[in-house]
Amino acid sequence: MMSIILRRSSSKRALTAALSSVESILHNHLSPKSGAAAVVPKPDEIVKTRCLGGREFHVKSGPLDFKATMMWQAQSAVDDYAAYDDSKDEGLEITKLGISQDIVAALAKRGISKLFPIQRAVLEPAMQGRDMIGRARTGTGKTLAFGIPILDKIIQFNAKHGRGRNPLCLVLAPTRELAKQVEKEFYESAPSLDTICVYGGTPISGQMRALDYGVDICVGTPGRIIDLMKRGALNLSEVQFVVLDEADQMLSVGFAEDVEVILEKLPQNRQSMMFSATMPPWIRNLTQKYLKNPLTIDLVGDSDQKLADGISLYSIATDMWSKASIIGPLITEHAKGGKCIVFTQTKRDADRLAGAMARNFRCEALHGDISQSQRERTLSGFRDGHFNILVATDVAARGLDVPNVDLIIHYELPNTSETFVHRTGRTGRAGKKGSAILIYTQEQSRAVRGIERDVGCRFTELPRIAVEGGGNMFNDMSGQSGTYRGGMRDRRYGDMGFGRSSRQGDSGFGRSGGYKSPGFGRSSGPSSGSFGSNANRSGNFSGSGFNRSSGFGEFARSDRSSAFGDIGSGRSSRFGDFGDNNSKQTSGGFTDFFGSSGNNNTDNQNTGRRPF
Ligand SMILES: Nc1ncnc2c1ncn2[C@@H]1O[C@H](COP(=O)(O)OP(=O)(O)OP(=O)(O)O)[C@@H](O)[C@H]1O
Repeated sequence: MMSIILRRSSSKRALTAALSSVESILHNHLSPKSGAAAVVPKPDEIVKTRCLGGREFHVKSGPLDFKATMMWQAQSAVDDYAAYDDSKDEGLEITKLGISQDIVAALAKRGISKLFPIQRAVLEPAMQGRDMIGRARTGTGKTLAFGIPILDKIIQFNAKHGRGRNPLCLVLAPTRELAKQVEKEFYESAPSLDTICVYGGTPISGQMRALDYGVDICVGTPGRIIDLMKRGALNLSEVQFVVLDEADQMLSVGFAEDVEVILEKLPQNRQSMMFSATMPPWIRNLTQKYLKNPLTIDLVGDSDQKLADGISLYSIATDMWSKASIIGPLITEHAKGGKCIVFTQTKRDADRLAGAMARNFRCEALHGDISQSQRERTLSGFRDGHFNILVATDVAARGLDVPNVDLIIHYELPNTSETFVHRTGRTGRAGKKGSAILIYTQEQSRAVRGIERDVGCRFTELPRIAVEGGGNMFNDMSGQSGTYRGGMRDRRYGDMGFGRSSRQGDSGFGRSGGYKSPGFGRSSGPSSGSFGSNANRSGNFSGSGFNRSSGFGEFARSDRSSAFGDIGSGRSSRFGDFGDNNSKQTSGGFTDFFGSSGNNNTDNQNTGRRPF
C-alpha cells in the first residue's frame, strides 16, 4: 500500500528511493490491495518472485484466463446510439455485469452506471480474448470500451497470481495529451491498479523509476516507449493486452514504423485491439498484419452520418482577408459564453489568431511549439473554465475530452474528412449537444461538398458577415504589418486592420447593427461580455502532478499518400486550396513533432492532404 501511495504522489516521489529498502522488507507482509485476494502461487507457477523496488513480480506469465459470463453478443449493440433507449435495458447496468467491484465502485463514483453501446458491444468479445477493431463515433466512450475489460482481467489476474513488475497492458496513443487522458481514465476506473503514462518532453528518469517500481498498465506515446525499451527500463515481455488508440493515426506513415518496432517486442500470445472513430479502408489491410482473426465492431458502419449525434453543422463563406474578423461574431452568437475551440492549420496562425482575439476575448493558443508546461496550463485552464476559447492546431483534433465544449470553429478547412470528424467531435460528447462552423472561401466550395459527401452530413449555410474595410488581423495585432507572408494572407489589406463588420441580408442572428468595434467582433450583442476583455496568457493555472502534467506529445505527421498510394477510399483530391500554410511534409520516423519548431508549422495529422 505504501508503494502505491508513494508512486501516485509527485511530492512524495523523492521519498521513494529512501523508503524502498524499508518497503521491500515490509512488502511481503503487506496484503494485496483492495479487491485482490491473497494467492499463494504454486512453486511451478513461479517465474519471478524477487522483490525489486517494493513490488513482487508476476508469479505467472501467459495469457490471462477468463470465462465470459456476460449474456449479450456484440452484434446486439449495433443500435443507433441516439435511437437506443437504454433506460429500459438492464443489460447495460454495470452492477449486473459481473465486473470487478473495484471498477463498478470507481465508475459509480464518476457517475457512470450504464454502459454506452460501444462498451456493451466490446465487453464480451474482449473478455473472451478476441482481437478486435472497434469503431464508434467521437465521444461515445471508446476508452472505457477497451478499458473496462482490460482492467477487469488484470484485477482478476493479480488476484490469482499476485502483483507484477512488468506491465500487462500497453496502450499506444498518438499524442501526450491523449495518452494522459487514457491513463487517467484507466486510473480513475480502477484505482487499485498501478498505471503509468510515459511520453517525451519530460525527464525520463522519473518514468524509469516508476517502471522499476512496477506497473500494471503502461500508456504512452511511441517515441518515449521505444526510448524506455532501449534503456532496458520498459520490459514488454509480459504484455497481454495492447491497444492502439486512434488506430488509423497510429498506423499512418510516421507512426507505423515505431508502432511496429514496439509490437515486435510484445509476446505473440496477446490480445490486440484497435479503436478509432474513423477507420479508412486502407487500415483494414494493415490490421491483418497486427491482429489475429480480428472481430470488427463498427457502430458507424456504412451509415451516412459519421459524426456524433447532436452536433449542428454550419458553414459560412468568407473572403480570406475577412476571416479573422468574423470569428468574434460567430463565437459571440454561437458559443453563447460557453467553451469554443477554433482550429487553425498552422501554429503561427493559432498564435496570431489567439493574440488578436485576446483583445476582446479570453483565449489561449495551443500547438506543438508551445512549451509543455504552458500547454498543460493552457489545457487545464480551458478545462477549468478560466478561459473559454482555445485556438488550436490539429494537435487538439483527436481524442481530447473536454466536457461541455459548445462550439467548434474550423477557421481553416481540415486536410481530410477524417480530421473534420475528429475536430468536430470535440463537441457533442457523451450524448451532449454542440455546434460546429466551417469557414470557407469561394474557392473551397468543392471541398466543403466533399466533406459533406464523405462524412454524410449537411451544413446549414450561415449568412455572410460583411467586414467593412476588410481586415487583416495579423497586421493589426503586434506591429508586424507586412511581415507575414503566408499565402493565405493577402497583404493588400495589410493596413486596414479590422474593419467594421456588418451582416449581409437577413442575418438570422437577431441583430442588425453588425459589429461596430474593430478587432474581433467585440460586439454589443447580448453575450459579448461573457468572455471578459483581456487575455490571460500569464499561465495562472496550476499544473498537475507527476505523470499527469504533460501537454501534447510526440505527434508525428503523416504523409499517408506517399506510402499508401491508392489503398484508400479512392478519393484522392485534397480539400480546396490551402495556399501556403507553411507546412513541410515529412515522412518516416517518429518525430517528436511538437518539440521541433523549425519549418514545421503545422500540427496536422496528415500532411498528405488527401482524404483517406
Ligand atoms: N458509460 C458511460 N456513461 C457516462 N459517461 C461515459 C460513459 N463512458 C464514457 N463516458 C464519458 O464520455 C466521454 C467520452 O468518452 P471517450 O473520451 O472515451 O470517447 P471516445 O469515443 O474515445 O471519443 P474520441 O473518438 O473523440 O476519442 C468521457 O468523458 C467519458 O468519461
